[in-house]
Amino acid sequence: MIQFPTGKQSDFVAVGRLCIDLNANEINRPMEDTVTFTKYVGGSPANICIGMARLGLNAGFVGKVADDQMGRFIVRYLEQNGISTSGVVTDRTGAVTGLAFTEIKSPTDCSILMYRDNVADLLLEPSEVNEELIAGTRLLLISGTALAQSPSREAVFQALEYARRHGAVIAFDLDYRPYTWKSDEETAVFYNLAAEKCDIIIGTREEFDMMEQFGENPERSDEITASKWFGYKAGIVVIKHGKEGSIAYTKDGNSHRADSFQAKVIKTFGAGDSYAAGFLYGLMQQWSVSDCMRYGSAAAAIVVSSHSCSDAMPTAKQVNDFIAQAEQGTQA
Ligand SMILES: Nc1ncnc2c1ncn2[C@@H]1O[C@H](COP(=O)(O)OP(=O)(O)O)[C@@H](O)[C@H]1O
Ligand SMILES: O=C(O)C[C@@H](O)[C@H](O)C(=O)COP(=O)(O)O
Repeated sequence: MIQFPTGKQSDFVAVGRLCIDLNANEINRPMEDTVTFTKYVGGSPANICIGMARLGLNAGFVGKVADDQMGRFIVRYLEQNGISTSGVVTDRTGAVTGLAFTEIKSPTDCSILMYRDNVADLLLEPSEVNEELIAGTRLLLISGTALAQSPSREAVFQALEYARRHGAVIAFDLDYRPYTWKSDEETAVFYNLAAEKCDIIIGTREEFDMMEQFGENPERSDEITASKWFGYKAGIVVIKHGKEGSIAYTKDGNSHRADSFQAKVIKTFGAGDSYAAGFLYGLMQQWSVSDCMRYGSAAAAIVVSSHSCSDAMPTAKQVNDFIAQAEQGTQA
């Protein structure tokens, strides 16, 4: 199992993008016919951080926001959720906040239209990464999209170095979004370089495929994927398969499968972020890997049944109640 350091003042710090989700109000129709949206804080690492805070952990964020109303909305929302924003800096170059418009055509057919030109989150400089915050935390989360461009790419490697120096456990949510990357080869190279430095790696089968495009795993075997990382620093590799569930491999040679829960799905996005929050929370409680996966799967089922990602992140009571109801077959 992963051993988390003790005696730190915070549990969790995420580094990466703080953005806005604009989720279609008129669901079950294409974007062309959608005219109103609800605004939420978004960005995968932001969602995970909010999820961790909701579950009761002491959390903080390292990132950069635009010097505009959206940036201030994001910082205020983090603070309202008890998340430390001492590591969130404000851009002064006129960069903007990344937007994700979500299209909910049906509960199984969802897509995201991202507006990410000149976004503030990718302008985080290595010198702006708050070492004190990372030194004081038990778990650092990085997210792949922040590797897409300089200087954010170097800032992530700086954060990884601070985590190594101060003994924080490092989790990597692959969070691959093609929009900001220039070439497949560049993407794979930087993902692999970062993954070598991480203790916990979480991604979908498709995300791992992207990292393995140089032909090392033509059969797309989850076991081959995981075993590669045990030769570096990883102790746990989780491969997610959407509604089909997930599989986790541990360095001791074991593997664990988790089914997804039945859910009244509104939209599919947000599943991965809530799963990551629930899973990582469980690891920090020293639960068994199977229990952590179950908790992550339950958190995901709650979020896919809700309109938002960040705002729907469940509390521990909500997850526990959901699991209890699922076990009794009385799920709402
Ligand atoms: N339709 C669904 N119903 C219930 N749970 C789901 C559904 N889709 C995903 N999940 C849960 O969320 C987890 C992560 O979902 P996945 O789609 O693989 O990640 P991502 O959102 O990163 O693509 C799954 O392992 C599963 O537990
Ligand atoms: O990550 C983004 O910028 C958009 C997210 O806020 C969005 O809601 C989403 O796509 C969630 O991702 P998932 O959990 O991997 O499905």
